Amino acid sequence: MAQYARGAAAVAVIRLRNPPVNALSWLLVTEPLISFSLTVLQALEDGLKRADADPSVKAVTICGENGKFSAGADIRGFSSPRKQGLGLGPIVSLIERSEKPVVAAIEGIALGGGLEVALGCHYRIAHVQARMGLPEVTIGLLPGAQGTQRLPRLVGVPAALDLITTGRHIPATEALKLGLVDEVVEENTVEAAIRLANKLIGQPLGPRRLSLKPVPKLPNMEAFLSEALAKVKKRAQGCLAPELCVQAIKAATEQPFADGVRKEQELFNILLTSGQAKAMQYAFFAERAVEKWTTPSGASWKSASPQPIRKAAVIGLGTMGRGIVTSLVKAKIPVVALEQNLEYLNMGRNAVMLLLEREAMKMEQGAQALDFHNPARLQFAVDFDVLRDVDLVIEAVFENMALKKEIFSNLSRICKPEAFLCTNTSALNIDEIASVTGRPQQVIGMHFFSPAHVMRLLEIIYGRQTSPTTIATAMQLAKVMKKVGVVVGNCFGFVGNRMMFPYSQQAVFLLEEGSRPEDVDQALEDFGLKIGPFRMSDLAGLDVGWRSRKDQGLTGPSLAPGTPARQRRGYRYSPLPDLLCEKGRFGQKTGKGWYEYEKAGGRTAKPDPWVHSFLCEYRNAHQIKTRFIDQEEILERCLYSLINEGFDILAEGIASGPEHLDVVYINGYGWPKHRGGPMFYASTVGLPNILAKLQKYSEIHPDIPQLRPSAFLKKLVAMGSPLLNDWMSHLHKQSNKL
Ligand SMILES: CC(C)(COP(=O)(O)OP(=O)(O)OC[C@H]1O[C@@H](n2cnc3c(N)ncnc32)[C@H](O)[C@@H]1OP(=O)(O)O)[C@@H](O)C(=O)NCCC(=O)NCCSC(=O)CC(=O)CCCCCCCCCCCCC(=O)O
Ligand SMILES: NC(=O)C1=CN([C@@H]2O[C@H](COP(=O)(O)OP(=O)(O)OC[C@H]3O[C@@H](n4cnc5c(N)ncnc54)[C@H](O)[C@@H]3O)[C@@H](O)[C@H]2O)C=CC1
Repeated sequence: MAQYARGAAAVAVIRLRNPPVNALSWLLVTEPLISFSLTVLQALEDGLKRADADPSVKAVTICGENGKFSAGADIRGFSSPRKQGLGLGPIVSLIERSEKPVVAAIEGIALGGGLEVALGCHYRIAHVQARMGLPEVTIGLLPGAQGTQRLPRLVGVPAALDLITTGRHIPATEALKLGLVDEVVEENTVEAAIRLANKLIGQPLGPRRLSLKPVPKLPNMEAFLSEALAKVKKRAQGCLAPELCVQAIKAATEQPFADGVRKEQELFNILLTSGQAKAMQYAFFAERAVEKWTTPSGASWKSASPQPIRKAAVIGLGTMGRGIVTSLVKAKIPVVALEQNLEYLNMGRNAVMLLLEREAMKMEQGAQALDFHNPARLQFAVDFDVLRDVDLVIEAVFENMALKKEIFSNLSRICKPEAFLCTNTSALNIDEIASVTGRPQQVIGMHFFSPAHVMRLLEIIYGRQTSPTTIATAMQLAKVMKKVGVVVGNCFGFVGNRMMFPYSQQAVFLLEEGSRPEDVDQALEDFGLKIGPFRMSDLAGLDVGWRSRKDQGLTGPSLAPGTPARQRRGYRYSPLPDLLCEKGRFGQKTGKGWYEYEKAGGRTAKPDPWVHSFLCEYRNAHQIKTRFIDQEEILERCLYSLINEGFDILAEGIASGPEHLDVVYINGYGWPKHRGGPMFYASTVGLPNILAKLQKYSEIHPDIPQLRPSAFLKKLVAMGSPLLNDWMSHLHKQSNKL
């Protein structure tokens, strides 16, 4: 609701109140101390009307409870049935039309509909620590309460386009430079706003009503907007909202305010009913849901307390270690970085310094804020003795069990007893690594994604003996590093890489059957994935998987003589990636892989005629009949096999819900957020459809076990395909149809 009070003699104060973020709910909010329920919007409207009707009130201040203006519309409300009556746009108009000056006192956050309310006010004062933005685009919408029409009138088209199409939050100081706020204060913002409101009494308000102002002209507006549209579409990869945001702003430049508002509503409704908004709002809540972790043994975020990490260490400064060090320094945690010898240490140090210099350049106070030249903040060493006083170690050495065990055994001996020992392994067994330490309860997997200082995902893998405190500490550290921690169980490849395996495997099988790498990549990139499997493999390096397959005895000298080329352990196997590696084609690093590049280390993938003829020869040699494979089959085989593995992961209790898998895929594997993650996507395709397709492909390819439908998927279908939220409650229920 909103509380109405008198701030000073002639100023009414309307305080938005709906904890925790003062969302502008059109759902009923029940106040514990009063006997009726009121929506926040209704209460805001009532407050405005009351101020208007009271002749002793000469001005109004709008603020939010608990130091937060408002996080905007209540996102949960978008998926609930439409309530007739109040909308936010008409209330913003009501504020603007007021004959009494209205001042917004912005503390904490003014986001989305919250900022639109402030844009309706005649003046805006912000606290220096406040943040503002129109993040609707990130939840598949556009600012639908006249924000696309008012903001360009206030800050001009280029700034409005930037804010509305990226959804970024800006600090008060930037808002002041843009003219979004009139004043930034360090003192009590509400008191400052009341003082200003008092001064404004009797002054003309016409020039302060944004709907009456023209949009500032640009000499080349049309060309500017078409260029912006092209850029935004390219970046959006199939997500509709950014494009419609541009269209709404374009309407502001071409039409009178009222017509622009009608266009905004029309575009908003398209987005609201597009399905993409639902997926993106699911993703918003999924990210918050995974913070509330639980494990099958009953440990949970509620009862476990994280330990403070005052100093950390990273071992191994290769591809991953250097990014991890950078993330810790950015999080202002003092770090010790270790390598195996001075030569590697110098290489690692140079790489880390380069990354930090680049990060500092992006920051307002730059290098000064990070202070990474200070040895108390960042120290490099080769001697493990420096680890005696650290609170947590992250190991990022080669993916080799024997080496990791040697390191953990040393760590267990050298580090103080309460220190946490973490491994960045991408697939190895956490319990086996923990077994060589005297403190398995303090051993945990912290699986970063490359590049580690950029990617938001952090898979946090608990072993059999990992304590709840260790999990809580790793989760807290993820948060401090501004990463999304997802707690998962211990199995080969954990969640992300385990689901990736059948997907990549299908991609290669499709090449055997007739596709080209660029066909498969294109289909998946058109679906919205940031990068297709072959471009990804070239980027990561084909040698990484090759080494792992050799370690598993699937290829290389340990393969038993006489093993059929396309079969391992009785199932289908494709030696194609191994054959490429044998020819030295490791991807971008060697200038050749599934594609060819301009040079070793080049980035531009070009379809390679050599690969095409190599594939033809391979098919001929193995008497595989080439056929045309359409986009539909490429998508179904790659994506449904990945989803199928996801159902097995859920059934085994490796992840505690489908939203965990979805958060992993959106934040670590470039899955398009507007499709909500693989498990959400499965729920939109319909579980019976996924099951039917898997059954079909599995009948055609009985030698590929990954296409055999998961028992859990079958069970859910037999139970009538419950909603995604209910899947886990059916895990242990008996189905009489099975
Ligand atoms: C605000 C944050 C920056 C805070 O971050 P942090 O401190 O890290 O805390 P969190 O864990 O993220 O959040 C805490 C807690 O709050 C929940 N929450 C946060 N924001 C919202 C929200 N906007 N709505 C609901 N709940 C919210 C969050 O889930 C947490 O709770 P938990 O999940 O239980 O743990 C950060 O949270 C953030 O960035 N929030 C999102 C901000 C945002 O995206 N705002 C934009 C909202 S959309 C909007 O404003 C749209 C508009 O422009 C107005 C549209 C006008 C509508 C016109 C037509 C509508 C037609 C459809 C309906 C018809 C009904 C009618 O007729 O009226
Ligand atoms: N490269 C990637 O994309 C990802 C890798 N990982 C995992 O991260 C770990 C590291 O991988 P990368 O960084 O790619 O490897 P890398 O080969 O780039 O770097 C490993 C580093 O460890 C150092 N090292 C080896 N033995 C050491 C010792 N005894 N003491 C100190 N340092 C030592 C090496 O000198 C080297 O610099 C592996 O477990 C890998 O599986 C996890 C996620 C992604």
